[in-house]
Amino acid sequence: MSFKSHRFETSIDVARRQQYHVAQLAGHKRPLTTEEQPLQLRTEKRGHTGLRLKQQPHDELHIEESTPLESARASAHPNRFTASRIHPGPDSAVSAPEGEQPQKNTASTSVPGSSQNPLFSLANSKYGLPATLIHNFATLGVTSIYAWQASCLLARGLLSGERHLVYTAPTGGGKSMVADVLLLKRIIENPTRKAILVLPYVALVQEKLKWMRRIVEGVEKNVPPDEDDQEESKGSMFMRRRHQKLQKQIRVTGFFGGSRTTTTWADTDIAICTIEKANSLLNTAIEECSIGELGVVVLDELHMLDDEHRGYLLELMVTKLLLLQQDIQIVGMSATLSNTEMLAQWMNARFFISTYRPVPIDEYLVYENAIYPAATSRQLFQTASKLTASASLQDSLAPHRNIEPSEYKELTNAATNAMVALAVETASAGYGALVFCGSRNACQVHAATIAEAMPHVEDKEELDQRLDLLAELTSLACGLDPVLQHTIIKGTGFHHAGMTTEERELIAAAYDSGVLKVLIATCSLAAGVNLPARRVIINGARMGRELVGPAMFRQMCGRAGRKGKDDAGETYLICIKADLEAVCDLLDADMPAIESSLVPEKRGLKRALLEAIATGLVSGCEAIKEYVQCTLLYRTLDKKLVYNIMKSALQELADEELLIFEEDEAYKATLLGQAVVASAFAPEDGLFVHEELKRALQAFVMDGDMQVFYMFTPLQVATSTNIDWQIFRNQLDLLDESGLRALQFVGVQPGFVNTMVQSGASLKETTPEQIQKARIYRRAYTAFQLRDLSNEVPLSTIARRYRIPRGTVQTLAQQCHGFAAGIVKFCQRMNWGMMAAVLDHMRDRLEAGARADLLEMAQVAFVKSWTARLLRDNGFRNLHALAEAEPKDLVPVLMMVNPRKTQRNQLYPTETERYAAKLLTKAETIVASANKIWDREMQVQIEE
Ligand SMILES: Nc1ncnc2c1ncn2[C@@H]1O[C@H](COP(=O)(O)OP(=O)(O)OP(=O)(O)O)[C@@H](O)[C@H]1O
Repeated sequence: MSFKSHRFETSIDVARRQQYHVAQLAGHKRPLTTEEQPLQLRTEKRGHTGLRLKQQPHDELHIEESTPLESARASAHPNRFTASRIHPGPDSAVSAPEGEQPQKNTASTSVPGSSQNPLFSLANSKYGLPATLIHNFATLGVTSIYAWQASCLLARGLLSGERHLVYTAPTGGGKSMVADVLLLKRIIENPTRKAILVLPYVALVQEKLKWMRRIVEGVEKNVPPDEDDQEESKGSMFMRRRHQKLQKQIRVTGFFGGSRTTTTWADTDIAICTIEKANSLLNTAIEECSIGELGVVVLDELHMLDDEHRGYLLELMVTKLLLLQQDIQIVGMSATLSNTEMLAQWMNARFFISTYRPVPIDEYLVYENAIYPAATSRQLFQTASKLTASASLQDSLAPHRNIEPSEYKELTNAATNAMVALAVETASAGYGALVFCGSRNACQVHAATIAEAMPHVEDKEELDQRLDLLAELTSLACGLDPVLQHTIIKGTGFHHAGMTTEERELIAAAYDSGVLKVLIATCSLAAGVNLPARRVIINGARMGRELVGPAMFRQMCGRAGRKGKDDAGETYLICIKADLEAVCDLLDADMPAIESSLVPEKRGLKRALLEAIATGLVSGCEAIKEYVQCTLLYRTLDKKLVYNIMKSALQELADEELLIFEEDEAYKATLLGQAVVASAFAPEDGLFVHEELKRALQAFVMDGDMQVFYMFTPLQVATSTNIDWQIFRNQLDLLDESGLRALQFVGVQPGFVNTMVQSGASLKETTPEQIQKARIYRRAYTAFQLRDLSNEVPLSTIARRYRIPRGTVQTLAQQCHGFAAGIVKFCQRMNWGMMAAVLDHMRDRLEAGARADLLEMAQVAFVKSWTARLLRDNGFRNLHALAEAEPKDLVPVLMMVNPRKTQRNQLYPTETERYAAKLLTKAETIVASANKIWDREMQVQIEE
């Protein structure tokens, strides 16, 4: 890793001397506000965004109308302290590592245009792209392509789809663009073929979905003209044309956990999926023999191959594709690959390595209130370790800049002082800063600290936007976080996995649009969300207690300076004394080589074999061997060893009765094996679920719901649940007889829970029996939360009740649907029809997120769980009441569904009218739909 470039003036300094006029985007210039420009509060008329947030007893927040600036006055109390100043160091004294001269970052921000080289134009006939697509790329800022993108695309066999591709380029280097072109070209030119684009996180899938839909707008697939056209009458010609137009459209669908899409593989051209969904799609396509429709698979973030939990799924996908030897192009990319060539050999792909950075990045190390170019870190460490007690480091190695030590006790810690000073400096210059820290708690604490020193905002519009954000956060089901309540108004937010998806989305969008200037996040943001910053500040480079690895570190740094959003970037790694050596190693570290996840420790090969056999991909011993030869494991380990691993995995699967060995030297999946694969469970999870369901079949506690909640509690969520035994005991005490019976039936012993409370011990998980027992208790404990969710207990109440982050409750809420669907599918495949029917009914209830009496109402058009609840609370208690209702009587209730919108519209009479008319039409549809369902139900009753 080289850190050749270091300037002696930061881009923020440069910015201070310049004036830009660009849109307000994260990383873009925003109006300059400094400490010297105090917020001038003026009295304003009541505005629509004026909401005063008032803390009520029991953590409930009350919203009162007030003027925005009044609210700001209330929230934007004077800062408790000011950020320390940062002074330039004696530049000339900054020495570079031996053999290297300090130099300006020479990576050019200007893209060589197509006038310089016609191959840099996407319109060049070599790319064969339709004009609409080229136009769409241009509207999104891509008018010409980078030299590396052109060379990569033009490598033989890629544009024609004959060769696979594996490539790497730095974060923000324009990788996606290459894959997008290859994917789109294949879909456009082969109108019957489909594409799968795989991304590791739901947020990335959603973002890509938006991007892809914009890129394909108006772009048509090359569907050949229908010859019968001429012979058709005019009327049917119109229909046919319409049909053809529809056929030419490129349909993009997102497939991810928690998505409510009803779209199937058949009605999509480009499926943008999480890893799990992509693997299921592929399995179904293989099983249903529709794999021939697949034309291209793009694997973004290919380094996920060695992810501990999900890497094997990626490997499995590639392995299946390689074995199939169909005409399916595989494109894999990542910013953090070191063994690209080996991966390319495995995939029989072309490979490409680019180091091009479209936006220059300056990297610094911050140590004891001084800032050094990252390139001098080793020298810094050597000097610091030789230092005598009386000598000062800064006398021996002059820093690039100095941060004044702070007189405030909150900032006596040099790392905190540096973080605040750097973040405030960025915001004051009108840019966005991303601060990474090691834990969720640290995010909140640091956000509060930085907010105390943030520059006051003078711009009324900006203040209004922050108040709007506060109001939106307040209107969420989980309520407004007390820390955010104080930090948002100061343009500071935080983002971590303990928050709900809605909170994170609002905060991320506010940062992206410049409403928030500083965002403090855990490392998960670096990988999961595409948020750029002018300045990235890494406070400690730790994830929990562990120092982050080089891949994660690069991901964090990669957020600095993104093309299209920024023209420069800076990273500051703040380091404490104890970490200096490790941090130097981190700065110098190479990316780790990607390894197979099918190694025995990760048990991936077992699943790989079961899936391949159950989906009918392979069965005979030779074919199985051939399949194994397509794995990365086979590429990286001794061949003999791999065959031994294969044999023992097959034996285990046979012992567990997931496979049977048939006389003709072939393996076949048992009914159980097929059920496990169809429900997308890992073999171990499938076996566990099977045991539990088998017992439930013998005696199902039907006079209550607790057993079903237990069954629907996702194993993955339960595994990471920490039990608070006192809470467990309280919940057991509150259960009715049926609930207690259900839990005792699955193996929960109240006596054991009591012992755990009294002893204060934690669960032992060494022997298989202990692991099994822990699994049951964790699952039962999580089942209480699922029950509460299903009974409409607010998310924040559940979080408080079980002392867990609200984000964790939401993860449970999101994952239970997929898991429940898996359980139902499992029962169906096992031919346990009755059990499947009972569970399926309860699944509907989970889906509705409401109690059984609301389910009926939720079938009505426009009536989702929240609306159903509001309708019920306002007198429309059931389907019949809705069917009988006067539409105009529903309008006030519908207004309550979105109070903010209603409130806003009230300011403008014409808007109010239009909105009311819209809601009346909606109400009419609701009543008509309720009538239809009611009639149908009556008909069924009469027939019965
Ligand atoms: N040739 C180009 N000209 C102008 N902008 C480009 C070009 N190629 C890509 N970009 C823009 O640069 C930004 C980053 O590109 P992209 O997302 O493709 O990078 P990446 O390498 O995939 O990043 P990451 O590693 O974060 O996934 C995007 O806004 C994209 O539109």
